[in-house]
Amino acid sequence: MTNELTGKEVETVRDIDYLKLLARQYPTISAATTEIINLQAILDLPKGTEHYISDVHGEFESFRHVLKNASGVIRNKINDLYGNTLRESEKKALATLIYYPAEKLDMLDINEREIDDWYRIHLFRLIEVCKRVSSKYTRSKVRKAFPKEFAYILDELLNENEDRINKYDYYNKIIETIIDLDRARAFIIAISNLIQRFAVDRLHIIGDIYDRGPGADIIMDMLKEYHSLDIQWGNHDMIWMGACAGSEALIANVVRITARYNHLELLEDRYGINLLPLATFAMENYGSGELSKFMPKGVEVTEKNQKELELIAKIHKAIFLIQMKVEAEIIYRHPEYGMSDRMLLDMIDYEKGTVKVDGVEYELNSTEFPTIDPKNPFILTEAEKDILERLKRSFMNSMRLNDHVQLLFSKGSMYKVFNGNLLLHGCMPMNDDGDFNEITIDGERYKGKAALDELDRLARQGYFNNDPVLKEQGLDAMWYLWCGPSSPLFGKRKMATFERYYIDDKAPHAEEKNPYYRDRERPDRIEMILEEFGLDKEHGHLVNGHVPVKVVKGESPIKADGKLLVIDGGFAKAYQKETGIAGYTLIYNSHGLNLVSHEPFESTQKAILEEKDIVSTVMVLESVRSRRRVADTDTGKELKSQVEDLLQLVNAYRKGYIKEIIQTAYENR
Ligand SMILES: O=P(O)(O)OC[C@H]1O[C@](O)(COP(=O)(O)O)[C@@H](O)[C@@H]1O
Ligand SMILES: [Mn+2]
Repeated sequence: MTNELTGKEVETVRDIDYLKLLARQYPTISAATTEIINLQAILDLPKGTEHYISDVHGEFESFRHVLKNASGVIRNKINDLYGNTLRESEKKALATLIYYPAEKLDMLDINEREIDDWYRIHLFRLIEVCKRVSSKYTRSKVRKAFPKEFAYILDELLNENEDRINKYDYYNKIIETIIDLDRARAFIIAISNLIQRFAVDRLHIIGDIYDRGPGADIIMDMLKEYHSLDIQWGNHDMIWMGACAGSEALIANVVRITARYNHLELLEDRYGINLLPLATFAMENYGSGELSKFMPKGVEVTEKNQKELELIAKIHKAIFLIQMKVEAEIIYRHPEYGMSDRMLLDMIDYEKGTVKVDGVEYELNSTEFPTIDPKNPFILTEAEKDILERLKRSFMNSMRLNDHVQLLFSKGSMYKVFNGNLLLHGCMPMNDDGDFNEITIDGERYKGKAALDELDRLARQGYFNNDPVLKEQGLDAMWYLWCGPSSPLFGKRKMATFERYYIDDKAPHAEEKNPYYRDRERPDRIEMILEEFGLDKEHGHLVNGHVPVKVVKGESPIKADGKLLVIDGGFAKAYQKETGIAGYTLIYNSHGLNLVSHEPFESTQKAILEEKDIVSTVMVLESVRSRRRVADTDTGKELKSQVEDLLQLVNAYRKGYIKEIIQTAYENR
């Protein structure tokens, strides 16, 4: 008891050692009270804007555009500011200047005499927009975001003192000087970037950055530079994380999908993965057979590219059969995964040319299996073993890939609870009667939140642990997350990859979805999930990606009375036919929650030239009468508890439990 504050008036009993530590940071009553006042001021500010994006699938140009226009946030600010005082075309041009300042300035077609005028008008406008978007933040936070070279003048321009005499002249003078010194271009670029940065306070990526599109690595580079973000892993991110950690099965999947979408240059040139041994092997073994099912998607075969596309198809086929073998090893090691029906190489009648899937016999569309011994179909040939070994080395040693995967681990997780909402890529696996699925992981049974937490831990173990047994446990769990029937990132009974390549009959191609997808229209089910994560079922939301919302077929992204929002509208070009749009995003600001739908993005060049915004409609899901404040957020909760601590500290000073620490001039020397 001697260590505790026990005075009658002290409401909460706190550990005095903790207060003494705090006293080092706030050594006097005055320092502590100043901080309390600062924190109270922050609590009163409007809540920062959250931006939710999902299933970007390597489409780096559309992603970059959506990041830049903040799903319409910047355009709205321009509208708020200039309502009827600017023409539509001027507002559009100003928005595009903010998104693509360098490119837009390069295209300026103005004569020498008028350019200074143009700069003046636009510098004024940009400063106004910047003031508007930064008004939600404390001065200190705003200052920290300034680029060094313009920090001083930005501070002057954005926080210009209302009482200054000749304020107008002072302000003008700064702008004139920027123009005279030939710094207008650099300043416009800097302030435009600043506006973009202030438009969004927090970015949430709900998974599937990787696969299908051309530039997941470029997206990762952008994310590395982003000021505040979290990532919920998608099944397509997990395969790259597992491949980098050394999972042979996931390496095979990554190479297969990258070949399928004709982006092998991503592996070879950008991640430095050597595909030569695999290409040589593929040419030797799959020289003459049927390749049509393995030709890359989305490219037309011409006389010029035919040879190259055929080589990619051979690589695609060779790695797929390697995948079937190494996946069988995992399934065999883990009977608890319940996936033995996926060991299909064993179910093939190699003479008859048929395969048994779920008890039904189907005809194969090709019987060419040059690398498979029908008696031992799962045994890798020596050449295949060698290829895997070399690929593994390449994947594990790729610096650029490790860099990106480390970001996925540090900013990412299986799910995220943020400001009262639950963010999760795929689903909460359930059984038919609506309870959470129980899964067995390494002998232990888990369900609900505990299952997700354990899978999260295991994925990290797969990458960070070098003990062979623990590493294998982790890597196998990562593979399960990719395609296991109770994986929250996958959520389907099976992944019918073999069936889609080798069986023409469409019946076995169907991938039956987890009961979650049937029940997710029911508010009570979503409420049960929110409660499982300690969230308020009345006000919380669940946000999913993963399954494209088929808007053309009348599907809505808003489910369970608005408690569930599905924002995979399909950035992936390959899926836009089905969805009819190019993706949904969410904006959660101090006024409420908005769902934004996007038109297909054609190209950056078009966005700049035609000043296209691609935000098509904004649906207001919820709007609040009184603005949400920082006090209502998770950060607010933390700040309030800091205020509590500081009040205790002030009390302890005032009651004489702790001495103020005042350094003498001598000590300060
Ligand atoms: O479109 P592709 O390349 O044929 O891939 C289809 C496969 O992708 C999946 O849909 C998984 O990817 P998603 O997470 O993007 O849905 C599998 O269920 C399916 O087998
Ligand atoms: Mn997915």
